[in-house]
Amino acid sequence: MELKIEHLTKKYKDKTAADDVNLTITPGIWGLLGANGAGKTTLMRMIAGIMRPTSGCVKFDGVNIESLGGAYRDIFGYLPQEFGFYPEFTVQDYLEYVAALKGLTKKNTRDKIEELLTRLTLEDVRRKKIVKLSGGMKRRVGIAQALLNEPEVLILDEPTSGLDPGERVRFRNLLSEFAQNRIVLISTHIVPDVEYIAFRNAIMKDGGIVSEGTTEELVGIMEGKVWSTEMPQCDVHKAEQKAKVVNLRNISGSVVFVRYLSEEKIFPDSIEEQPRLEDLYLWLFPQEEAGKEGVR
Ligand SMILES: Nc1ncnc2c1ncn2[C@@H]1O[C@H](COP(=O)(O)OP(=O)(O)OP(=O)(O)O)[C@@H](O)[C@H]1O
Repeated sequence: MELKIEHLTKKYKDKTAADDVNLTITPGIWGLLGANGAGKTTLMRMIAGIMRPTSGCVKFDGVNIESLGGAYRDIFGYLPQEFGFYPEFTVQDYLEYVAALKGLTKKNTRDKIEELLTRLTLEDVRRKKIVKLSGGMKRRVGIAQALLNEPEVLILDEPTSGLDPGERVRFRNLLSEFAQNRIVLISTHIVPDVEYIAFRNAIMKDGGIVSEGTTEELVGIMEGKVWSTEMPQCDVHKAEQKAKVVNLRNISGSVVFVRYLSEEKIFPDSIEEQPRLEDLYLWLFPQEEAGKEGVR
């Protein structure tokens, strides 16, 4: 099974949101990383077949998805970033409604809804109206509807926004089990959400894929570029002007632990650190805010 994205381009009036994207997506969990506005949603909507590209195409096992029509929708699950619920529906009614649209049998519907309500810890709110749910619960209902037909291709646009840390972990575990022999593409700018579960990642910037590879391969790009040192708090501002500081932590009194990215060691006594996927992300998107704990 494979999804092949060939020369995919989307132009909105004066903005090219996806610019000649080429990518071959094979079974497993893929992370699609990129800052806000990089073009992830545009790319995912074209892969989902709900937005026509300006040029280029998406092929599922060699066939253009435009000619697959309904057959593609049958094997597809999609959680859009902006999810249009029916707020007056209860969770149960809504899932039954989506199951009917997806053509599930009554027996399958019952079993699948029970399983997903349990897996996504939604049993207690099954009779609640969606309008009354918290943001995280709504997100979980969105994830449940995308999984109802056990899709072979699952596209999730920012699935973890609004989830608390416990929900994030449960969600990651659920997806890891689900992804056996399926294509799962997750877009996010929250790197740790894909770092532990994605077997490959594509990083998008300004409408194009700037890096692609296994998590280990991508992390390898940062080998020799991640450093840490300790310095007086009053020197931090100067340090930030010299290097991309990705983590600051108060150690004691006025001493601060500083983790930074640089082609070479900048501050004396720096030691080389083990890189993480987030380091590459922050290297490619230096304007993004990094973790600064307990300082300022
Ligand atoms: N309908 C539209 N008309 C004009 N420009 C658009 C439209 N939709 C998106 N864009 C622009 O295209 C670019 C890519 O947007 P897109 O939503 O695909 O990015 P993204 O990576 O998903 O960002 P985010 O994480 O903020 O959703 C942005 O500059 C955005 O402003």
